[in-house]
Amino acid sequence: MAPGVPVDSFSTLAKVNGGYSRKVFVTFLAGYGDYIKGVVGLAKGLRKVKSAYPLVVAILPDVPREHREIMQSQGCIVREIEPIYPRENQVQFAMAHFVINYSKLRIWNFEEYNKMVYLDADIQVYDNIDHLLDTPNGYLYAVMDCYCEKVWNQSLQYSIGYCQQCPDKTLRITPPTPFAEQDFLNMFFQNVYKPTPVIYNLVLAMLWRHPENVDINKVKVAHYCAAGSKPWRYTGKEDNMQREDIKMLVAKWWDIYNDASLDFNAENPDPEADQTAFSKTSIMASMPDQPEIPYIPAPTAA
Ligand SMILES: O=c1ccn([C@@H]2O[C@H](COP(=O)(O)OP(=O)(O)O)[C@@H](O)[C@H]2O)c(=O)[nH]1
Ligand SMILES: OC[C@H]1O[C@H](O[C@@H]2[C@@H](O)[C@H](O)[C@@H](O)[C@H](O)[C@@H]2O)[C@H](O)[C@@H](O)[C@H]1O
Ligand SMILES: [Mn+2]
Repeated sequence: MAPGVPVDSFSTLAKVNGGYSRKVFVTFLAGYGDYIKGVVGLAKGLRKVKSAYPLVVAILPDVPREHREIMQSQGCIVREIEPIYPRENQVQFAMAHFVINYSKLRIWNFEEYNKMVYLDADIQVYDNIDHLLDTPNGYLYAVMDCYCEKVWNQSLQYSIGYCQQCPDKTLRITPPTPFAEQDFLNMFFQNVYKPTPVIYNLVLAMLWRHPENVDINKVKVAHYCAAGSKPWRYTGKEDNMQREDIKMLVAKWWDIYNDASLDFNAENPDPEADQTAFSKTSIMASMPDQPEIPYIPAPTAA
């Protein structure tokens, strides 16, 4: 997504499994709370599915040193970014913490990478998604959202029952919603946006809001953003926590987080991962046609 990379910038490129990667996964971390667990879980999840590409963590200055060290010891590339603050009093966000999400836009400054897949820290990967880094250039790919949960109730879309998952209901205009940088991205990239299937970012409320659109066995990326689904906040007592699907997915997340065999080991990198990295860079570079990523035609309102 970043513009062309000068050839002499190779010294700053991510070193991965003995090669250099200009393709990376990126996540975001702010503060000193439990989201560090999310980043560690994600780093381990990417290792479990044998991803060939590194995980870069864009961090705000308030992330403490111990957390930076934990991420580095898990093989992450830690990059501090400058916060972006929206202008005061512009909009009331659906959740107060959304305000920090504007800082994610700094990842467009990571010009040493020529393609990035952004994943929230509350995301887990259950299948290899490296092919998302082989999509044709010039587009912004993202999964369409679901607007049905209570957190959307201040938006005009919610008031008329519009959701991106219901293609039969259409909008003539898309007013800004209280979803911070997501609104900005929707507007800024509207002409180059290509929606990808929900298996690449299953917001968990989809399980009860649009079950007909979800085949849980095909899901590659689960996004623990529904109320009651954050694994590190799970008490079993709040909304949705007694749902069997949420219990199962939270348990699956902890299995990965607690699996010591998935810890990064700099002295002993996984030989299989090594091979994948090399074959990927050499084979992909010489392929005339990019493998096709299934994507769905853009809706009238993205
Ligand atoms: O205290 C916080 C809150 C949020 N985040 C980051 O901001 C993202 C968006 O927040 P969250 O995932 O909680 O929002 P949701 O997807 O649940 O709306 C998280 O995934 C993290 O990457 C963070 O690092 N620390
Ligand atoms: O700042 C805006 C935020 O927007 C998104 O939030 C989710 C979440 O709020 C759910 O509760 C909703 O139901 C869902 O639709 C919505 O997409 C991103 O996951 C988050 O990282 C951040 O960008
Ligand atoms: Mn999230």
